[in-house]
Amino acid sequence: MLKEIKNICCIGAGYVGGPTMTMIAAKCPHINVNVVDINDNRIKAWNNPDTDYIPIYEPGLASLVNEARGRNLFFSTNVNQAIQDADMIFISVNTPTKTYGVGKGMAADLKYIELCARQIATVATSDKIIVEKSTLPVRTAEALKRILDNTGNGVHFDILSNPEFLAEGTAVSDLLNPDRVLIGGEETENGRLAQQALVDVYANWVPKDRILTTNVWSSELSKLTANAFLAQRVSSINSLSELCEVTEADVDEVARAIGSDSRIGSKFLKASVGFGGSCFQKDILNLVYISKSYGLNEVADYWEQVIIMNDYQKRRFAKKIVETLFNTVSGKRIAILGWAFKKDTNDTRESAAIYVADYLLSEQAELVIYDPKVTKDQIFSDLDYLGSRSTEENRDLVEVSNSPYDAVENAHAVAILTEWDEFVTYDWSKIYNSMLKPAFLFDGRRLLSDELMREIGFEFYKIGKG
Ligand SMILES: NC(=O)c1ccc[n+]([C@@H]2O[C@H](COP(=O)([O-])OP(=O)(O)OC[C@H]3O[C@@H](n4cnc5c(N)ncnc54)[C@H](O)[C@@H]3O)[C@@H](O)[C@H]2O)c1
Ligand SMILES: O=c1ccn([C@@H]2O[C@H](COP(=O)(O)OP(=O)(O)O[C@H]3O[C@H](CO)[C@@H](O)[C@H](O)[C@H]3O)[C@@H](O)[C@H]2O)c(=O)[nH]1
Repeated sequence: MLKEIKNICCIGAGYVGGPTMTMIAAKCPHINVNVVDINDNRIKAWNNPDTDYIPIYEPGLASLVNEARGRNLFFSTNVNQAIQDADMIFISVNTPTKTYGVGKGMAADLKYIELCARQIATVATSDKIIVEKSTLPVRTAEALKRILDNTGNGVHFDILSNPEFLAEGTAVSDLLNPDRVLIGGEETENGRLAQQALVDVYANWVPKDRILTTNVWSSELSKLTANAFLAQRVSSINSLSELCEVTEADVDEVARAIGSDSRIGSKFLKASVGFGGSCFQKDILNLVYISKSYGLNEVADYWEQVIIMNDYQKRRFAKKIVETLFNTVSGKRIAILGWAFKKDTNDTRESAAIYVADYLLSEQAELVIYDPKVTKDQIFSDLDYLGSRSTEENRDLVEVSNSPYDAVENAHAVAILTEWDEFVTYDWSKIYNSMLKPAFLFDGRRLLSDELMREIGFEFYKIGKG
């Protein structure tokens, strides 16, 4: 019998769990939504009465949280209670690349997922629909099912795969108006009923023709494939950016010309200092690892090249700075504008800025960093995490500034690493005047006009233009 969902629990209050559950609560006032996490500080921040301080910066999110929180949206650390009360449980915990053991540096680390499954198996006393929201290797649902079905307490679990396609910085609009919602289910009577129950939740605001249903394995694999295709476009255009620089072509002009072909399309062709974020690299590595584990070495090599190109692009940009500054940046002050992996987010995971900064620090540069939304603690923690030098050395060589104008003062060079809109509006003549001369400006995001910057007096380099 089709079950009407009244209580949802989401395990994991991060960049996906937080915004996704807020949207479900906002659009389904008849459903109670409990978002739970083991991270007490994160939950405290979600419950902060002042929604300016919720843990995730995402345009439009604070007002949605204000609308639903305390009505039918709750954040708590009481995982067991939320599991017990729920008809449907979303698992939205992190699935980072493994940093140890077999598959180190490539396979997805599924320990958090397995812990959730074991906790659900222990605590649940009534039938549940379990929804994989985290991005997972194809066939993970099989492992989840084995853990859940071995409790011996007679509880029935249906497992669905419902990967999330939101991009950070546009999470609210992506959730409000998704291109598609994908729901994979088992091809059994129970599986179809569970799938329909989740379709009915999304149908509260998503048109039915945008809700796709597939089998579980197609759904799991589609998520990895979507990210691999998107990242491949960025690496493809970035590979061409270098060719543009040596041939006097302009990569934006090339992108526009090819993007006008409706078979190619115009999105995701912006050349940059390299893609970052918590998803692309991790998910492609995961795809590479799965392919290798099935013995499909050519398939694995094909996708790995997307990552190799991306690492090269970050290194190439940093090297360009050193070469242009007369082959040494030792003791030179370089201002970095932007630390987040893209604009409109405070997320810095795998941000290109971290790797460019690390390269410059290894060349003994002194860095001053400014980002409108990233905290000083986060910046130091990102640099410390790399382990390239001691925490003391990082603090000696790096300063974090609250003002872009202070950051650039007496700098030999400025490098733009995130495409924040506010960077375009700065008084670039004032910046030029406060820098050492010659004043070098490196635009890793193609934000600024070459003519204008050269007119002001900058020695200007922009990715993808000779
Ligand atoms: N960030 C994105 O834009 C995005 C988009 C689509 C899909 N995804 C996928 O969604 C998943 C979550 O990503 P995220 O960015 O939200 O991660 P995140 O690190 O921001 O959040 C995960 C949260 O899960 C919590 N957690 C871990 N184990 C737990 C447990 N056993 N019980 C309770 N809480 C636990 C952590 O404390 C953390 O707060 C990943 O699989 C990711 O690949 C992310
Ligand atoms: O033309 C482009 C587009 C993107 N990027 C960079 O690529 C990275 C990723 O950007 P984006 O995809 O917009 O952000 P994410 O939040 O990482 O979202 C991706 O990863 C999510 C997690 O799986 C998926 O849900 C989304 O659909 C997918 O777009 C960022 O560093 C961007 O600056 C470029 O350099 N050029």
